Amino acid sequence: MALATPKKCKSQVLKFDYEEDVAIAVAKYTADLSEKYVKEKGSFSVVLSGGTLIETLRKLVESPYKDSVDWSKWLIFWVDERVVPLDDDDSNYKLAYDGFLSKVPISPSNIYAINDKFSPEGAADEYEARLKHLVKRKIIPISDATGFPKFDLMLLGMGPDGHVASLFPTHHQRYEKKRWVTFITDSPKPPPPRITYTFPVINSASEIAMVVTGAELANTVKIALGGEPCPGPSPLPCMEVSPEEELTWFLDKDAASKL
Ligand SMILES: O=C1O[C@H](COP(=O)(O)O)[C@@H](O)[C@H](O)[C@H]1O
Repeated sequence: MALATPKKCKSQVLKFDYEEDVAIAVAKYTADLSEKYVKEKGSFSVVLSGGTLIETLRKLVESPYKDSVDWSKWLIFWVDERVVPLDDDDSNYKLAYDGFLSKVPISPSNIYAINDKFSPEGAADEYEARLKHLVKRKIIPISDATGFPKFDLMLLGMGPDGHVASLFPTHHQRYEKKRWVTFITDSPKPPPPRITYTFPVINSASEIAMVVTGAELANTVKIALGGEPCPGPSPLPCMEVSPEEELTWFLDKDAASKL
């Protein structure tokens, strides 16, 4: 299926020697954006992914940020979630809770985990309905440009196949144009049942950080950023990420080794 050419956003690629340096830089970047958005609009909406991202966020829950960030203004969402109980080891909520959320004073009422009692389809519908309610209450704004909800920051990882969120290269969810949240029951990466934000919502975010570390992602980074031809007929999902303000890639030297 042909894809519309994604709009070109402002973007930068930041390369660091070690994963530790990426963790330090991501913490400062996130804390700086928190200060900016809290000053401008009184809150800071952050959309998390699962995977290695949460470990890379570890410096944000240390000094100086642990005490200087205004956590009371944070709203937390998930760009994708595995449809498993929230206390299951496969849950992105559990991963984020154990590694990040349990260490900072974000109000539980500002943490928007999925409802784990539903089927994948039901969980996607329920999460989308909850987002629509937040938009109605003006807690999350709508993008003037797209008509989709506009989150302040999305922190994304990617897989070696180029997937972001739970939008996989050969699965139709990546082409969804109307839904805010959709579901997948046959994710090629386990566990199979998941829900995920769609590209219209991802690309309506103000800022997106692609946080990518490790040599196993070097080929994919080269395809996404280095002009290497794509292996298939369509761009990889990671190449479709294009937020409204700025896209920032954070790479360690292993991930950047083929650029
Ligand atoms: O399954 C998932 O994979 C991606 C990438 O994870 P990583 O471990 O390669 O960083 C992640 O961004 C997504 O949230 C997660 O559900």
